[in-house]
Amino acid sequence: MTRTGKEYLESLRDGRVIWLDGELVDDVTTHPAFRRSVGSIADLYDMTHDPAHADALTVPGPDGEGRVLRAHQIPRSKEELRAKGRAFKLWSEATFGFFGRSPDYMASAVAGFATVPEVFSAGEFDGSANVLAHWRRMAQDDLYQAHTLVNPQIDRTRPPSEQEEDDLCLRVVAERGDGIVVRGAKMIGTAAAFADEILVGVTQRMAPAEADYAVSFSVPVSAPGVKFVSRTSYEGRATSVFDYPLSSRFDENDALVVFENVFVPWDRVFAYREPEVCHQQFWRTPAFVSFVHHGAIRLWTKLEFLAGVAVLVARANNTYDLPPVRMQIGKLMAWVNTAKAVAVAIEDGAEAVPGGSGAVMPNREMSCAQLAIGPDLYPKVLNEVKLLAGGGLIQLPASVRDLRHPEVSALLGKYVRSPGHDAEARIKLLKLAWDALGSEFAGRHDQYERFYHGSPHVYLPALVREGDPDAYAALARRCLDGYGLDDA
Ligand SMILES: Cc1cc2nc3c(=O)[nH]c(=O)nc-3n(C[C@H](O)[C@H](O)[C@H](O)COP(=O)(O)OP(=O)(O)OC[C@H]3O[C@@H](n4cnc5c(N)ncnc54)[C@H](O)[C@@H]3O)c2cc1C
Repeated sequence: MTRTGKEYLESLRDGRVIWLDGELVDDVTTHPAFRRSVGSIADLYDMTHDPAHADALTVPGPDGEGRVLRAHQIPRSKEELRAKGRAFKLWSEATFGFFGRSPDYMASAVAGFATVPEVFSAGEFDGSANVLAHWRRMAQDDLYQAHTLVNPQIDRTRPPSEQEEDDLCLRVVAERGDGIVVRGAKMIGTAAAFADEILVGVTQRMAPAEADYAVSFSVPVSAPGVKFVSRTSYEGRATSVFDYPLSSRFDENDALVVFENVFVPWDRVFAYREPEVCHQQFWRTPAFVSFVHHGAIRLWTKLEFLAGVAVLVARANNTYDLPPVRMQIGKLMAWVNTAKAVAVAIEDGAEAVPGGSGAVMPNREMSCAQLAIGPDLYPKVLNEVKLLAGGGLIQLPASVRDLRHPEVSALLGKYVRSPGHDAEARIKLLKLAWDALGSEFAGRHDQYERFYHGSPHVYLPALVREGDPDAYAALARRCLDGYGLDDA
């Protein structure tokens, strides 16, 4: 059975080490920097028990027992892949697209690993049985998996072993009879502070000499030696839900992840001292395209939300019926539908997973297109909504306390209103818009959409690799071949 929100919250009180503002956080479920956002995730778990959503969000477990989150399912048909997409959409709508790393994100990727476990037995270490057992355990125990794959930036021109110190990037420092010991850091673990386990890996292609850094495993977030240094909490800074309705409730947290001599038992190791397996773990299994499938549906939902904010703001400003504003809204809707079209194409072009297992996966070429289109669309949408909203986003009172004060609220009532909107309704709407467009939370989302699937110099060449550029060249060549010097 999936967990309830209450069970999920209880599981987080496990001594995890999270540093914030120079202090240790003793309980994320009650700390003012995290409690509401964690509560939003608890609400997602509760949705799996709501009869209105249970069938869409859950499926029978890997061995036919109980019901588990649908994201853990290995789809065997296009219809099952689409059903997974509908489950992603439900949770995305519940969080308005602002939880990139909700529990279904990694659940789907781990199912991707389990679809082609033989990728993990390609080297000297055989992690295939561990991967399958991990997938079953995550599904059956309904565990929330975060991940951290990217080495700290430090010096991007040098491989991990040539950085100023040997263990700046996470590496294996000892091998024992019962497991391995790792030390070093990974750059960002989003939502790790709210998860049960963290999967560590590496996407960067590395030379055989980098073997110590080529490891993939999963440990509990509370494993001894695992430490998180959280970025600023936007929830913590939010003065109230009314003032920052998104920051205060949907701040999924990002943190530097440090491993200080962390012990990893062998049965939690998936790839060990194998640079090629670490790379193929994402590209020769459906793991990476499963990330993208989730990301595409969440982005589509987030753009629907932003377009909805634009419509409400234009109506509140009484500009909605002006022809140029209609054009702006039309442009926004075209971008929403571009995001939708990519999400639909990812599912519609479902491909058989190589190897004859009968499983299907999201379309690879369309997934690569999503990597390029998402970071391009998001800033455009933000810009257009800002252009529609004008200075009203800035004219807002500092906080809800102004609305409660009789003298200030009288001033606001007179000067911050519009036809059909009293000051409270208008301020409420524009504060939501500002939180989505201009707050620190909004800035983080702008950066997230650009980089959460990697850097452009990595994902754009993938389009060339997964696509068929020769087919385009052949079409252009056919045109060239159809005329010559003698054609007047
Ligand atoms: C909000 C947010 C949340 C994230 N959450 C997670 C998470 O949960 N788990 C996780 O594993 N990762 C996460 N990431 C990290 C993300 O995966 C990395 O940021 C991403 O892979 C890009 O790497 P980078 O930031 O080191 O950028 P870099 O690789 O350093 O690239 C930055 C820029 O430097 C230039 N550059 C660098 N190297 C080269 C090169 N070789 N050739 C050409 N140009 C180059 C380019 O201009 C590039 O755009 C998150 C990132 C963000 C922003």
